[in-house]
Amino acid sequence: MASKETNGDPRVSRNINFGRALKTALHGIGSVIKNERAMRLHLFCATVFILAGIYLGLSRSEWIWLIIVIFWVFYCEFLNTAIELIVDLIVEKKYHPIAGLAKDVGGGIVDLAMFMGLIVVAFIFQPHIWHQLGWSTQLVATLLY
Ligand SMILES: Nc1ncnc2c1ncn2[C@@H]1O[C@H](COP(=O)(O)OP(=O)(O)OP(=O)(O)O)[C@@H](O)[C@H]1O
Repeated sequence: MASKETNGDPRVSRNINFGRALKTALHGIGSVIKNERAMRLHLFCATVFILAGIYLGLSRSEWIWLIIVIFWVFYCEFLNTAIELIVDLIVEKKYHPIAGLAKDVGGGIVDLAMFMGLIVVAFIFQPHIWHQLGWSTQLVATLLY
């Protein structure tokens, strides 16, 4: 039954238990993945980095940093999507310079997170890549000479 604070509409209610809260949160996550192309790109990049990490044998602390930056970018994309939805709800798709600015700032949040993510990923993978390159050049030199 809907409470007074929801104006009597049963669709607008508090999450009465953890199970329902989880279900609504999963609905939000599914909606971002389905509707946001940028989120699918983040998921693709995260998969590539995780596979590369498995192949290169990252250390425990490197995995922790990688997981932190991956989820940090996801988190910022979710925040940006929430900002976009709330702005659209308020201005109803009509032009307003402040609505545009709010969306631009939201986009900036994601860009900054991605920039930070790329720096951390570069620090994590750089020694492993040099190591691999060292092995490959040694192998090529052995095969050639
Ligand atoms: N109501 C509006 N009033 C003014 N400018 C707007 C409005 N809606 C969007 N814009 C401008 O258009 C840009 C793109 O908005 P849109 O809602 O399409 O975001 P998006 O392309 O989905 O962004 P993202 O790629 O970050 O998800 C905004 O950054 C903003 O500059």
